[in-house]
Amino acid sequence: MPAFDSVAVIGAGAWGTALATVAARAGRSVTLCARNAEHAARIASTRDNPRLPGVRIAPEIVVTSDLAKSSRADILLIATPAQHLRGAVNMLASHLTRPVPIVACAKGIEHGTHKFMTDVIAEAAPHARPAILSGPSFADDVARGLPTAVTLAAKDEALASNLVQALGSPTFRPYHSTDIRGVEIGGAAKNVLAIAVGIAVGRKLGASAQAALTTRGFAELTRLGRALGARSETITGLSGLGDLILTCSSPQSRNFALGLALGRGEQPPAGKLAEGEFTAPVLIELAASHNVEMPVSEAVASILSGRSTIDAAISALMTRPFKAEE
Ligand SMILES: NC(=O)C1=CN([C@@H]2O[C@H](COP(=O)(O)OP(=O)(O)OC[C@H]3O[C@@H](n4cnc5c(N)ncnc54)[C@H](OP(=O)(O)O)[C@@H]3O)[C@@H](O)[C@H]2O)C=CC1
Ligand SMILES: O=C(CO)COP(=O)(O)O
Repeated sequence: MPAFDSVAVIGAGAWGTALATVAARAGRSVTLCARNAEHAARIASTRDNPRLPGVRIAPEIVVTSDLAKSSRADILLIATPAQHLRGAVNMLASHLTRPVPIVACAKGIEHGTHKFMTDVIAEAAPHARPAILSGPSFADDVARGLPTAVTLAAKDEALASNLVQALGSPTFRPYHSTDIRGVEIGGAAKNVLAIAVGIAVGRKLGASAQAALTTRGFAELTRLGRALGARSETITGLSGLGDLILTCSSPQSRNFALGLALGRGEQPPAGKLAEGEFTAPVLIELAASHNVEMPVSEAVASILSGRSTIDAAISALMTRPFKAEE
């Protein structure tokens, strides 16, 4: 296995900036690559990224918009939104000359194709070695060096383990796995479920409803995971249950905050990426194609598309036929 000395993060948003900080703390030589040259120059000179305010970007992190130069790193982390991941990897692919690990750090499912992030990487950069990093980790917490644990999966266990060694530090603890699909399902689904729980909290339905919705959300995430071959320890692990708990319990989550605003009848926060909004329609299409029932996710998709009001969706969920708990 080659030494992983250098890391490039593609996508200089909140998560890309936090991950650049993580890699620098782990002792790697780090490049943060923004798609826009002006943004890169501004971040490089101010050492501050408006997408992650209040976090000082260490001087040793090189900030650039030079994709060719960034592509020479030993590990590439892709931290764009999920629907932009293919575009970013397409642009990278022409610069790649080695089977470099490309780690998807986005949480979502591609529209149209129903593909998860590592499948998109495998298609767009066939010689790369796809991996996925996911788990309960707010960019702000991670960048500030608060203790965080995530899952990092690759098909090859040795690769997953080496990536963990390269990125882990006393404040950022990745666990390695080979269950790529299990990790991807948890990260994608929890964002949709967090919108549901945010709506319930915004509607003041009470702490009991919050717990019930989170638990039934976990039940449908588990059903989808089983249908797609995820391992149960992944679903109950950091990237599944762990991230669901985080995102369904904190207004710091942009997905939860979107739901909160909808539940209160307020305007959603402007300019904040809530991946669940984009994942909801494709998640329910994917679930339907595998005959998996995901009523909470369906309710979110119906509310977001205007097909249902919040009150009608709540009533529909509560008046489903009684059934055994599974
Ligand atoms: N924020 C968080 O706490 C966490 C986020 N994630 C996941 O990370 C992903 C990104 O989220 P986050 O960083 O928060 O989002 P942000 O909105 O903060 O940033 C997204 C960034 O991606 C950039 N971008 C978009 N398209 C491309 C492209 N084709 N090439 C290069 N860069 C591109 C944008 O550039 P520009 O500025 O030019 O628009 C922007 O800087 C999401 O899937 C999210 O679920 C995962 C864990 C934690
Ligand atoms: O994925 C995250 C935490 O693990 C970030 O959650 P939000 O995108 O909802 O802010």
